[in-house]
Amino acid sequence: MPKLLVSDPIDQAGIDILSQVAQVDVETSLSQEDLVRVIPEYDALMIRSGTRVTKEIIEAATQLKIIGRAGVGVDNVDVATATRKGIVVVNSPEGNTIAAAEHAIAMMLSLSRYIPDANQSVKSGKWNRKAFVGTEVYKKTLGIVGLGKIGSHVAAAAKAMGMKLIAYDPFISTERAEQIGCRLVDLDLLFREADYITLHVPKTAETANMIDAAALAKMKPNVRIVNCSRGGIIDEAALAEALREERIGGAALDVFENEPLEADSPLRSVGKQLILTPHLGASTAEAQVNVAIDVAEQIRDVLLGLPARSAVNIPGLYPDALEKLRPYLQLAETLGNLVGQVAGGRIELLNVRMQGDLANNDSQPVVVAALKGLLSQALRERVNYVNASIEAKERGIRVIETRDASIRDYAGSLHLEAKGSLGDHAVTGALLGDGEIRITDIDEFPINVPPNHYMLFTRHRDMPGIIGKIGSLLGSFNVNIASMQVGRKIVRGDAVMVLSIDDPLPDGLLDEIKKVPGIRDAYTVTL
Ligand SMILES: NC(=O)c1ccc[n+]([C@@H]2O[C@H](COP(=O)([O-])OP(=O)(O)OC[C@H]3O[C@@H](n4cnc5c(N)ncnc54)[C@H](O)[C@@H]3O)[C@@H](O)[C@H]2O)c1
Ligand SMILES: O=C(O)CC[C@@H](O)C(=O)O
Repeated sequence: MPKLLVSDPIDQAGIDILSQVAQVDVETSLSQEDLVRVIPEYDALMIRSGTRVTKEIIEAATQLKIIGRAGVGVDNVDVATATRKGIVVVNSPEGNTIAAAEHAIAMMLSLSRYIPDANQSVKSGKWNRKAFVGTEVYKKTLGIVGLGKIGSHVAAAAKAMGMKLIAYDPFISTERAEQIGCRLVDLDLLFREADYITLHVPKTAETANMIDAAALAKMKPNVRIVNCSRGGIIDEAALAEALREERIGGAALDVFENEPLEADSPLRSVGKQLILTPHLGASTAEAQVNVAIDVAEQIRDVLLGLPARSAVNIPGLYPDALEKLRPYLQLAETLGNLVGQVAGGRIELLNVRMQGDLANNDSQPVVVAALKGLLSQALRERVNYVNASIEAKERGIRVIETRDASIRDYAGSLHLEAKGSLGDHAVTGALLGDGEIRITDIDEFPINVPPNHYMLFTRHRDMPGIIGKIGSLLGSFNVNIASMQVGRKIVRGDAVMVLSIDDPLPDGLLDEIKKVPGIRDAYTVTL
């Protein structure tokens, strides 16, 4: 019988499912060292947010086939290392949506009616009705940042309470927002107009510190902010200061930059109008049963040799088909991610052209992998091989598939063209003999570069000195260049430059690059 380790508290409903196919060991107080020591015995690992599944743990695993995260976020799992080792990582993207949305609403109402402070006051023997005159949410403006699963449910509940809804989500179409009853606005306007702000975004480079001192300064003096999404989206020190100086009306936080919240966090000393809960968004009996069953069923299926329905890193194909397509899926996902970032903004159309030998394969998994890559900036771990097509459709992204077996620059190559709100862009990539990925074309400019974690692309005039200027500028900001390549169609015409860099660009450097004479555009990409 295969062996399964459950290293965080999981609802019994999940354990019951797994006990039918595996020997289940529940050990919820293992240290990192303990996990490295015991993991070679196990075929499957089931966790919540408490266990950090590090590279060291995954590399120590010798027979691990699946890691199941009973919840949405897989930010506590080194997914890249798991993928490299062929270990499936599954999650439960929707099992706790309602729980998290209801927690956000509860936080908003608790702030409005001073419920935690009033409760404390009565329990301390007082009867002070004057101190707790609240405000109604009826007819107030709620600004929703992130209009995905949870944001949409919050919108429905808030609408029913008579709130006016505005939302900021650069990856959602106006039509979709209207269906939900929200007016899409830019972030600046949302900050200025909202009486309540609720955050429902993943933590990404764009959302980290989205609410900082400058953002807080734009808000109404009585604004109330709720964060039940991820820590690090609000600058905690700036928020504590704004609350202490009574520059905003209140805040309610369920998630923190570091969890558990540090003993000396500035938030702990804010007395009034700050409600803190210890990451309870998903902590309802119903959500815990949902995520436990959802993930347990997937672990059971994988242990029985069947595909998983919500794999974050590997699609639900039978092993033979998967083995054949796996390198192309990686190519499609990388190119989808790349073209999504190069195009930026909202994508309206994705054209997927399979070329050479790839044109003779089943196109569906390749298209899905490209969409998964395309949506990964917006949805992070929420997008998987199962929901990518549905998510794309809901976001108004049309997909066109074409095949051209006659294009044979490489054995098999893939061309993706994205038409978006900020312009049209195209990338092509191929697999080398050893399965390594090459980006071979960007916006019709021929290049030949492997994808890198951090990349910088420029569109510029092909003229002497420009490469040197960019090199020196990066050097002066201590950014190390791993490789650099230029592609052009005609001498002294338009050109592209692709740099693989070891570090992300520090603040302000991209603007400096754009100011270099001859540079027409520049953008960074994180793959
Ligand atoms: N507190 C908890 O216990 C708890 C429970 C469940 C989920 N969560 C967290 O809640 C968040 C939302 O979850 P979800 O299931 O609704 O995810 P989702 O993927 O359905 O929605 C996220 C939305 O954010 C949008 N988005 C991405 N980048 C953005 C940006 N820069 N600006 C504005 N919008 C952006 C996306 O387009 C998407 O519509 C996630 O961070 C998730 O991890 C927390
Ligand atoms: O309670 C948990 O397991 C975390 C819930 C939530 O943050 C998630 O990512 O699903």
